[in-house]
Amino acid sequence: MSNSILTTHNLTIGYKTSRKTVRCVASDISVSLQAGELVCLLGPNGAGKSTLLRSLAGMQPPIAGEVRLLGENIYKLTPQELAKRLSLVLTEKVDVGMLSAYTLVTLGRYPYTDWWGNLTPQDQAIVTWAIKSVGAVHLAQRQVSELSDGERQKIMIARALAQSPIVMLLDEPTAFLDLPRRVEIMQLLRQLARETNQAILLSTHDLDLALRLADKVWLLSTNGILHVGAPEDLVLSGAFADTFESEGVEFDVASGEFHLHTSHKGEINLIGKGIATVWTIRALKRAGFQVNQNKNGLSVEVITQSRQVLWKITNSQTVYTYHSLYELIKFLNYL
Ligand SMILES: Nc1ncnc2c1ncn2[C@@H]1O[C@H](COP(=O)(O)OP(=O)(O)OP(=O)(O)O)[C@@H](O)[C@H]1O
Repeated sequence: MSNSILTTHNLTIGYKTSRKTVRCVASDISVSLQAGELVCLLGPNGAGKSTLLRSLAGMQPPIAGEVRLLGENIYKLTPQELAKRLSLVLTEKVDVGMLSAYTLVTLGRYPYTDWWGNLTPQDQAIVTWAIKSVGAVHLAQRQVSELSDGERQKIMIARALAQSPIVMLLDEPTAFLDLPRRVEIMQLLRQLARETNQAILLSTHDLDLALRLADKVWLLSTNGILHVGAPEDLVLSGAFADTFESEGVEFDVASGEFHLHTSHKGEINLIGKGIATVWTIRALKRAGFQVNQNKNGLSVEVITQSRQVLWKITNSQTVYTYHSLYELIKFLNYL
């Protein structure tokens, strides 16, 4: 049985720039979001990630094709019906005045409350659960305006969770956060997808984290083509490298990392093992040297003695010793 929650059929997204002209951002998209999966939407700046998210959220009518939520066309659902099934978290800081974090999360219950916004004990239990689920109990009584970016993002996710949706869309939820907070938010979203069986789709520029954590990647290229697959499938097919190919940067399939193009300064024969050697290879590559073990030419030996590391360079039978990679690279650059 299919676990598809949200599906698109030949969806074309973009903007009507005048009565007769249309700016098409991506076309013929037929994809689905499955229950319990975390999907990362990746793509270069301007590829159309936000446009796609807005189109999936029912905020921007498609140019052609359709978006279906549990089989129903989302553009035919009332705003309240849509809000009971789908929640959207945007990156922009919203000015919520003097609201406490708890009160902001209660707003997630608006599709269910009466005209006065009264919360039933069940609504309150869901709000409490949502705050607990994102690990923000200690923030509940704080003013939202006084929270850090990472703390506020957790509260915005709790508000979206309080909507009890079956699909959650997030536009760059990790923007502005430091690395530990980015990892925390991504892991939290993956865990929520598993525990609540929701489909979660988030756009991000965090390629490394998406490669490590996403169940599936939607990779939108600047020519409007959407590649879909497990992160590793898209690396192996070359879609990842092609999509992010740009002057000066290339995706290294072997390491799963992006590398800067640097001018080639020569070859180094590297001798050594362990962590210090791993970081020596990185430093040498960063400086533009190709590292090999062919025993010819200039050789660098990494020597680890208790907690100290030494680098011994042998050049035409003269030996030089350095105590830091900084000094070693400086020397190599002047050779
Ligand atoms: N209101 C608009 N009218 C016309 N074109 C627009 C409008 N908003 C965005 N665009 C264009 O649509 C394309 C996709 O923009 P979008 O913001 O969806 O890209 P994105 O992948 O989210 O980019 P980024 O990573 O920089 O946030 C861009 O070329 C952009 O200039």
